[in-house]
Amino acid sequence: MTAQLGFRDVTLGYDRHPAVHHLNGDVTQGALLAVVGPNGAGKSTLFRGIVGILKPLSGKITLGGIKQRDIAYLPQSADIDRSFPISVFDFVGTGLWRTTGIFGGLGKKAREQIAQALAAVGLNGFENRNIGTLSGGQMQRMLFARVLLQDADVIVLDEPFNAIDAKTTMDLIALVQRWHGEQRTVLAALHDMEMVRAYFPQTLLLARGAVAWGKTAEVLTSDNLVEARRMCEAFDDTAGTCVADHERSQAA
Ligand SMILES: Nc1ncnc2c1ncn2[C@@H]1O[C@H](COP(=O)(O)OP(=O)(O)OP(=O)(O)O)[C@@H](O)[C@H]1O
Repeated sequence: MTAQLGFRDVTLGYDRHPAVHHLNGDVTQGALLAVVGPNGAGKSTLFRGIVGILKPLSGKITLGGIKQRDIAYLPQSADIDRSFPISVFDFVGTGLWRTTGIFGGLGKKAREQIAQALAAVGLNGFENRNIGTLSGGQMQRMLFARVLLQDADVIVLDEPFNAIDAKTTMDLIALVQRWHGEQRTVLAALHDMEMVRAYFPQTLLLARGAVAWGKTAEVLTSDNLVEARRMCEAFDDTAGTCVADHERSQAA
C-alpha cells in the first residue's frame, strides 16, 4: 500500500510550545481515518500541519506525490469568518481556485460545476445568500460543496458533523463514503465514537502523541480512551520543545 501521508517524528505547536508531540506513522492511499481524542488533544493542530498552515517545530510530514495546496481542507466552522461579505455561490467557487486561479473569472463550465456541487449537498436556491445568513447545518453543507469542487486526492475534515442534525449528518456521511469509494484518502477529526465505529475503518487516537493507531475496533478500547484522557490532562501546555528537538533545530 502506498503511503499518502507520512509523519516522521513530527512535533507541531504554537510559539515553540508543542501541541502535537513526536508523531510517527503513515496514512495509506485510500484510507478512511478518524482522528479522535479529548478536547485539546491536538487534532486541529495536526490538520493545520498537514495542510501547511503550521510548519512542524521538528520532524517532517511527507506527502506521497501531491503538494500541500492539492489537499482539500474543511476547517472547523468556528474558523470561518461569517461576517465576510461573500455569497454561497462565490464561496463554494473558491474550491476551483486551483484551476481558475484567484483572479480568474468563472466561466460557464465552472458555474455549472458550482451549481452541481450545491445541488449535491442540497443547497439549491441558496446561491445568492450571504454566508453569514446560513444555519450551522447549511454552513457545513456549503463547506462540503467546496471540498467536492476541489476534487482532491486527500481530504481533511475538521469536526465536519459538529452541531448538525441527523439528516444532514447522514447526507454528509454519504459523501464521505463516496469519496472513500473513489479511493480518495479521507481524514476526519471526530468526537462521536459511535459514528467512528460505524463508518471509519481506521482510527488514530491522539493525546498530543499517538495513544493508538490502527483498526478502529482495536484502537477504541476503554483502556486506550482512559489513557488518552490521562495523557491530555498530564500534558504541560507551557512546556518548551524537547532539548533534543531544540538542538536539532539549532543544527539545521
Ligand atoms: N492558535 C493557537 N495558539 C496557541 N495555542 C493553540 C492554538 N490553537 C490551539 N492551541 C493549543 O494547542 C493545543 C491543541 O489544540 P487543538 O485545537 O489542536 O486540539 P483539538 O484536539 O482539535 O481540540 P478540540 O477537540 O477541543 O477541537 C491546545 O492546548 C490548544 O490550546
